[in-house]
Amino acid sequence: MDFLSVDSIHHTYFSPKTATNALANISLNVNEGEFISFIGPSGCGKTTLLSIIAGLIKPTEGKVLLNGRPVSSEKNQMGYMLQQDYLFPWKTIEENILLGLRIMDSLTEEKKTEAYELLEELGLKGVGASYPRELSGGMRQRVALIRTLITEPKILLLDEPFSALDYQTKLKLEDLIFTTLKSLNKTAVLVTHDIGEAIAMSDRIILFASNPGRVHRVFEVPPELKGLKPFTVRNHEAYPPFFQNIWKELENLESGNP
Ligand SMILES: Nc1ncnc2c1ncn2[C@@H]1O[C@H](COP(=O)(O)OP(=O)(O)OP(=O)(O)O)[C@@H](O)[C@H]1O
Repeated sequence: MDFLSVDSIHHTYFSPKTATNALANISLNVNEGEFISFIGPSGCGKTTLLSIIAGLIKPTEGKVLLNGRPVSSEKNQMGYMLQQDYLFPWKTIEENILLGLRIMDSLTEEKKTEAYELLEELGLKGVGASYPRELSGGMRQRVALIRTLITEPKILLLDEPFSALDYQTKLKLEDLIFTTLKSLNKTAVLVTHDIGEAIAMSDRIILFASNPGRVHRVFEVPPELKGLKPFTVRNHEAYPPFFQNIWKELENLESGNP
């Protein structure tokens, strides 16, 4: 049985005057521990599909199954990480990380210890009592990742989590997040506009076309690049030709060529 199964999804946004056909006939399967990325032109439905996978939007047609059962936004199956960290400025880093567990009434001493272990692993030792304003953007995104991981989601949904960061911080964070997710064997879906980032982090890349949003092509990342750290991938000889392949396909799409 597939771990995550997206089955014949169609989605239309209706407003009093218009109907936007955002997604048409999307089907894909994701294995446990796999990392996949969604890329494609602006407006091709990447975020809509991520929200449907999260169980936040009910699709007009089709279904999303996790281990054969419909996904639910309430059962804490999915962890979301977004472009902005959305940390509460009036709460300390520790309080921000543990808030979700507190709300779910599942905060334990073990979880608190785990939070501090994760802070240390991600290079944030000693910031538990600090406030978000005292941390850099890259540090806050690491806190956001810990806040997501601490609730033990089955799948991580990453919606352009690095796009607000400077280039150097983004490269460092890619490495750190990749290593952390792989060590936990987490399944992840990343939405990005950065082809390099998609190649560096994924096992598989789904290229979407727009109007309506649909799967245009699926690229399997070359085996020699898989499992390498993102920074190493970007410097590997197999990287440029693979990048070119995807780039050309994306350009064709945007210029309207088949
Ligand atoms: N809440 C909404 N109501 C109506 N239309 C929407 C809504 N959200 C998205 N859309 C439309 O659905 C289509 C897909 O949007 P979506 O944000 O999913 O695309 P995207 O690929 O994530 O875009 P981008 O790369 O620019 O972030 C677009 O035409 C968009 O205008």
